[in-house]
Amino acid sequence: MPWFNRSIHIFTETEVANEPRDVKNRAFPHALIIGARKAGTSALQDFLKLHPQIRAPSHEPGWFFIDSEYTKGLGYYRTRLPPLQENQISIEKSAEYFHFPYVPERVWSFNSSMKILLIVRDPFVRLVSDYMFLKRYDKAPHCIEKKYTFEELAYNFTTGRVNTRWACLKRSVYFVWFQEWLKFFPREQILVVDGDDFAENNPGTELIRVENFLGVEPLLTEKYFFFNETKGFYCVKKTGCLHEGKGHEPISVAMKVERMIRDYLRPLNRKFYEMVGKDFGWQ
Ligand SMILES: Nc1ncnc2c1ncn2[C@@H]1O[C@H](COP(=O)(O)OS(=O)(=O)O)[C@@H](OP(=O)(O)O)[C@H]1O
Repeated sequence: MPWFNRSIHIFTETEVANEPRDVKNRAFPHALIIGARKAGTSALQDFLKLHPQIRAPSHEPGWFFIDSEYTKGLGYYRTRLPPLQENQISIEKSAEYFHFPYVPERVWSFNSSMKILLIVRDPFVRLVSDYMFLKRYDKAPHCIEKKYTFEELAYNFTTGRVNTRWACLKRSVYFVWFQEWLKFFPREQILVVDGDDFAENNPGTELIRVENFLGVEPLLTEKYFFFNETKGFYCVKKTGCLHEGKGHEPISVAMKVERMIRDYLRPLNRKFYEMVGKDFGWQ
């Protein structure tokens, strides 16, 4: 179905406000982590969940992008969310929200004050991670990534050019998706987190900025985390590292192909820097 034919329900403020919390006190999210896929969305959510004022579901509801979930309505969505206590807020993440162009309008029509968190990472590194993920992902047995090498998919042998139609690569062209969000949400309502900094440095530094944005007490300082040499990532002192599915050695990509993709992405990255107001320095 083309994205412009997707149903968008325009919720009235009273419709959302009058949808009472259920017996378990489940309430709608105050903020969404929208993506980008493979940029560290799980690490961001899992670390934020350490905060006593922040709750998040243990699964990804994906309510705003999965049509069959969205059309089940508000009451159903609420059952997919965690119970809240008086002083708590809830967040919800789906790494898919960012790059489905009908999602920003659905979110905006649901709650135009929703706080949006976007985490991005060097788009070439993200692309490799996305490819590797699809290669090992059981639930997509027929995806093209299962069949072909990275180079075969990234490079069009007929034209001698980068294969710009490859969906994985399209997901790395951040400005295209970001401009859809800016059509509905003011820039100040979207916090953009640098996923490379977040993964390489102690997450405590970046989390303070996120806590301030969410309006909760800044508690998640550097002392909550340690660097795990074996995993190659920061983990939580109390609970350990993210599960096995997160944090992999990247594959090595042929230099020529990497160079071609980076050359293709460079001017597109600059458009993203302009929209965000920050140069991420991706080579
Ligand atoms: N602390 C920590 N621990 C483990 N992994 C970390 C961490 N911080 C960032 N990352 C990076 O997160 C990548 C997975 O991103 P996502 O969680 O957004 O993936 S998903 O889109 O939800 O599937 C994951 O990608 P891969 O390395 O390809 O698995 C990691 O590079």
